[in-house]
Amino acid sequence: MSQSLHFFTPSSNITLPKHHSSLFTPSLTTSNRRFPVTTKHFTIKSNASSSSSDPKVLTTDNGTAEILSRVSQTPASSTDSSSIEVDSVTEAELKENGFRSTRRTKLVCTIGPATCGFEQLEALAVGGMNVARINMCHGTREWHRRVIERVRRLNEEKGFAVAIMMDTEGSEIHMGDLSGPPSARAEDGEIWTFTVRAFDSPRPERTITVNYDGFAEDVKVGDELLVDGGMVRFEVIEKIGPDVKCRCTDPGLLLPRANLTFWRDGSLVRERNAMLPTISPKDWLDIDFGITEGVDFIAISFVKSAEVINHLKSYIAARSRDSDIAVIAKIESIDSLKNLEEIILASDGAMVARGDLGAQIPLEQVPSAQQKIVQLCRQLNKPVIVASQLLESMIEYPTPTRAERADALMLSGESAMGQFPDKALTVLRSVSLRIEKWWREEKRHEAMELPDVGSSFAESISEEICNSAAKMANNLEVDALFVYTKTGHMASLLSRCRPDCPIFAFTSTTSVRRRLNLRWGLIPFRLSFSDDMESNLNRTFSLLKARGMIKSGDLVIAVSDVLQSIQVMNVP
Ligand SMILES: Nc1ncnc2c1ncn2[C@@H]1O[C@H](COP(=O)(O)OP(=O)(O)OP(=O)(O)O)[C@@H](O)[C@H]1O
Ligand SMILES: CC(=O)C(=O)O
Ligand SMILES: [K+]
Ligand SMILES: [Mg+2]
Repeated sequence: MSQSLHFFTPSSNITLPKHHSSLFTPSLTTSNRRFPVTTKHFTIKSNASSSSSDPKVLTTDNGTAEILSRVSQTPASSTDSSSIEVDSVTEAELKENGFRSTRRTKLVCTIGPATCGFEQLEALAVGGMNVARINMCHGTREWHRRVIERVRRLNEEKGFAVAIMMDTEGSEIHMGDLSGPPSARAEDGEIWTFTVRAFDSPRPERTITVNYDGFAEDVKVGDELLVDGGMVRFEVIEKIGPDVKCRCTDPGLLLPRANLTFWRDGSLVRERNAMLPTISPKDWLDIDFGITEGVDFIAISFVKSAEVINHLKSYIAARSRDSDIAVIAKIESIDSLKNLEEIILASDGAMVARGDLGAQIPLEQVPSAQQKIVQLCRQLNKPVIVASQLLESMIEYPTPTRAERADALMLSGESAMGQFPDKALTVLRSVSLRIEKWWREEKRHEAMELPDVGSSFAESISEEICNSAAKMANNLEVDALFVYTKTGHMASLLSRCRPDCPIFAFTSTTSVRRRLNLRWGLIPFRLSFSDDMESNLNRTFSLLKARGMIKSGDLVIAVSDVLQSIQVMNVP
């Protein structure tokens, strides 16, 4: 069985199968449509079949049979199975457990001292890491360069497609390094000194440096000082020049470069702080480094408005060869919540950075803020990552995050410096699988409104095709959705629908493939393909069958952005 619908952009002929036109009534009556559509029997023209030199014209019902017979005749041995690239872990997972059990939620791991070695990175990749995050708050550029180089080597040598995300330091107030020890413990009642002095020689005991020159000026005696959003608390008891003496009121671990916020009468103090630029001079140098190294994502800390995102995007466009670095806005401040929609619209994705967000808004408001951000991102078709305190929240909830089907979950300290990075990843992966299965079994297809995001009629067609294809995939219980996509856009539109089956996304560009790694439910493949969908499908079937990733009889829906179309077929 194979049935096919094709949509052509306004400049092309529109040919639709009669018996399926009703499915697409919404797209054909959209208000921005300015030309007539004639509905007639559809036509597939094929001239790219390597086994046949004469172009064949096939028509609806019997045409279907003909495509299938031809596909089944294509010998698997005639194609080179190495000409399709897919993540080796996903491939093994698909072969062993089938389509349904592949994980849809993507996993981001922060790389630190616990995971920066080649074998450690490989263990994370085997454990399901899709994106490696390096945090420019910590470590030297040389250290980060070596991590990037190892991840790239891992991809080349071992067949992974781990993407790299660089996270800027931002210019919020934070502690300096601890001059030696990896961490320090502050006990109840102890007096610690926070200072903006620079020390050449060993600094006095219980002394913490602060990166913000205005610090001593801005705080007042009686203020509460929160380290990392409340992991440790102090009360300001005395100011002596550049030194601020504080008494520990809530003990805990002080980590290098921990974030500092100060509170007065129950509110966050942020007058001066708000004047600090989102992207500091050091951040710009780090961004230059990221562009040179060709990272896949740059995550911007403490974004306050869309303006900074637009500025960065044009900066990248002017400097990066293919300007294919995606900019992720980290939502972790009150200002970012205020300007949420414009920030997300300007960005290529967002991160709910719950560590700092929880330090800026009351902790009990974090879950609702998170839900709002995740929903908005889905509506605007931007990938969204939920970060920080994932495993901690499992103490109370069976799901680590209640992340409302975010695209990706992120490990921070657990993978950067924890003792059990692989275990943390395993827990996150199995919880993701369990919650995804539960969603499917409960048939919890969200009734979420997915508004039109496209600005042109062609884009609206793509959206309607993807919405319909995802719905069809659920109703027909197909095994997989296939999408042939040049820029990744069409794949993202399918991912946004969160269909029950996995989405095989075929793209010819390596960097697009790596970027798609952040999107929910997508299995990105690198494959060069032509404008001829029939030959694309023939080739894909042969290649995937040769690799044991699909088998005859599997039911597939294929969509493509080269020839806006939906096709339903069994693998021959
Ligand atoms: N490259 C690194 N070198 C050393 N330690 C690191 C590195 N990256 C992360 N860490 C450690 O892991 C902890 C958690 O990492 P994470 O990236 O979540 O940073 P963070 O300091 O909490 O800040 P942010 O708000 O930017 O995420 C850090 O506090 C730090 O102690
Ligand atoms: C990830 C991050 O920056 C945060 O949670 O604050
Ligand atoms: K950061
Ligand atoms: Mg943060």
